Amino acid sequence: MAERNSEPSVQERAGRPFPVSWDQFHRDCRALTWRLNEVGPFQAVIAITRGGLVPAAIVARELGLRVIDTVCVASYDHDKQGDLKVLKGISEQTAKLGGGTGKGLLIVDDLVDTGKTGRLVRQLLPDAHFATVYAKPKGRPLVDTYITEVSQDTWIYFPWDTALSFQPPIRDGAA
Ligand SMILES: O=P(O)(O)OC[C@H]1O[C@H](OP(=O)(O)OP(=O)(O)O)[C@H](O)[C@@H]1O
Ligand SMILES: O=c1[nH]c(=O)c2nc[nH]c2[nH]1
Ligand SMILES: [Mg+2]
Repeated sequence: MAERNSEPSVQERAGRPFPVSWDQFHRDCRALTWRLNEVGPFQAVIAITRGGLVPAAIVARELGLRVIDTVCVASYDHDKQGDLKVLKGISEQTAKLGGGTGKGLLIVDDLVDTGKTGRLVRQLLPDAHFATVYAKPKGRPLVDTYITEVSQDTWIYFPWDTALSFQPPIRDGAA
């Protein structure tokens, strides 16, 4: 849509790049699990797709959990935020584990930004524990446990969305 293309994207508004390597992400997920280990036990992990799948796998491994479900949502088309769509909810079996309200369930996502996604999932499972690896200020109040806060004008580049590339020297104007 031409109208949408003329507006600055969320990423363009978020001026500061924050690239995260696989190593860093793994370390941050392990740090998150240390905190979650104090809060549990949990019956199951629910990943908010797609970004939550990677931290959910790491957290589930560290907590010894083997029941993993998904809430499939879509809101950003790359870096443009559109209407939030729930493409799939949790299974009946997982819902039963959480007594219908999500008690004892652990929801995992890679980050909260505006909090739109988190708010929706919290409405579906109000008693679940919601954990993210990164949090921006607008979304932070929705999260029960997170590891690193970044400013609202930061754009996080996850390792599954990026590849190594040449960077000009800082002296020549690199960010
Ligand atoms: O707090 P919000 O402003 O809602 O933004 C956070 C959400 O945005 C990203 O997902 P996205 O919708 O881009 O889908 P993806 O996980 O499939 O990349 C991210 O993984 C979070 O789920
Ligand atoms: O890769 C991403 N980085 C971000 O900072 C972000 N915020 C919302 N959605 C996002 N996706
Ligand atoms: Mg996501």
